[in-house]
Amino acid sequence: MLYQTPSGKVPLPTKQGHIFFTCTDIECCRDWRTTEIRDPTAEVLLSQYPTAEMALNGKNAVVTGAVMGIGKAITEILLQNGAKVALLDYGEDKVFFMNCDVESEEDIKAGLKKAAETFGGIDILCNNAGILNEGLWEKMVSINLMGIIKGSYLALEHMNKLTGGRGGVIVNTASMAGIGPLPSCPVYTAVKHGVVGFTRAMAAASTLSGYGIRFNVLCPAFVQTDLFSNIPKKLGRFSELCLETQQLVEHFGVLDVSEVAEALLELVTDETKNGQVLLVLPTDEDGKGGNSYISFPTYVQ
Ligand SMILES: NC(=O)C1=CN([C@@H]2O[C@H](COP(=O)(O)OP(=O)(O)OC[C@H]3O[C@@H](n4cnc5c(N)ncnc54)[C@H](O)[C@@H]3O)[C@@H](O)[C@H]2O)C=CC1
Ligand SMILES: CCCCCC(=O)CC\C=C/C=C/C=C/[C@@H](O)[C@@H](O)CCCC(=O)O
Repeated sequence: MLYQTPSGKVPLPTKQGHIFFTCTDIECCRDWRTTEIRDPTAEVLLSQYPTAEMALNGKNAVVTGAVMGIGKAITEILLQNGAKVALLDYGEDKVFFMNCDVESEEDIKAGLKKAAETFGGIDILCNNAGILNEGLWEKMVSINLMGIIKGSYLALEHMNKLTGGRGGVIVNTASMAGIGPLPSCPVYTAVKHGVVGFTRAMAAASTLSGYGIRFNVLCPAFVQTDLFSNIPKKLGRFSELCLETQQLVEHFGVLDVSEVAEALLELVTDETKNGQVLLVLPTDEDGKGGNSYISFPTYVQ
């Protein structure tokens, strides 16, 4: 199957008989299982990329933290590229499809089971749910790191080729703070470094053992979402570093969620990518920044 993304690797679908599931408003996903939508956005995509199958046709995905922010954009791009998506999230008025707190193994297990039963298997998992709150740092460790570990381990039960699964890809959302320190957020930095390390180790374990699952990690810089609001309140004892944080924001700029979703699509669709750490940065007027794969030192030949 051929595909490309908007920045050079985008689906090249045949026009005939092709249905795009789009979700510009999360509410439109409510009936995604029964509703086939052909909308103007999809037609624009079609006219831009007119000649092949959709990259994710026949693929089943699960996204945590899917209701808003980056998770919502990830959900949209997976739907737009032909996948079916189970949205796992929590919180009053924000629950769609499956109520799931990623701190709870039971919730994740039930969400994955329902997704696997409904779709007939799972091919893609996006462990994306996360919070920023240095004042509630234990909760941040529990959601942002332990939630990703729990989600990955429980998904293995459905996806691991060694135990009857058909393989697939798991993409974890870390952060640029998983590559370098964000001084106002030491615990957030620690857990995001943990997500990067965990993902790389799982990629190696999968290769060595033959799970047939690729593991990759997204590391966006600042992104315009609810998490990236009311920052002083979220810094806890480090609130005095608010100005320095603002300077970093001005230095790097702020991404739109769609830019992060496009990067996610690359990690999902490019089957050569395993154990990859993709830094997503805004591109400035001089063309500096943009996406880049991070190299780490290797000590074992
Ligand atoms: N916004 C930013 O600047 C950046 C965010 N990130 C990461 O991206 C991920 C998504 O963040 P945003 O979209 O910005 O945040 P957001 O606050 O807009 O959305 C987070 C979503 O996760 C859900 N969630 C939170 N805790 C949960 C739990 N225990 N169980 C299930 N769902 C839960 C929320 O209900 C919400 O729908 C997080 O892991 C975050 O650390 C990474 C880099 C930059
Ligand atoms: C405070 C808002 C956090 C928003 C959530 C994020 O995940 C955003 C992370 C974005 C950027 C992280 C940048 C980290 C940069 C450092 O590695 C380094 O480049 C800055 C060093 C600071 C210094 O020495 O001046």
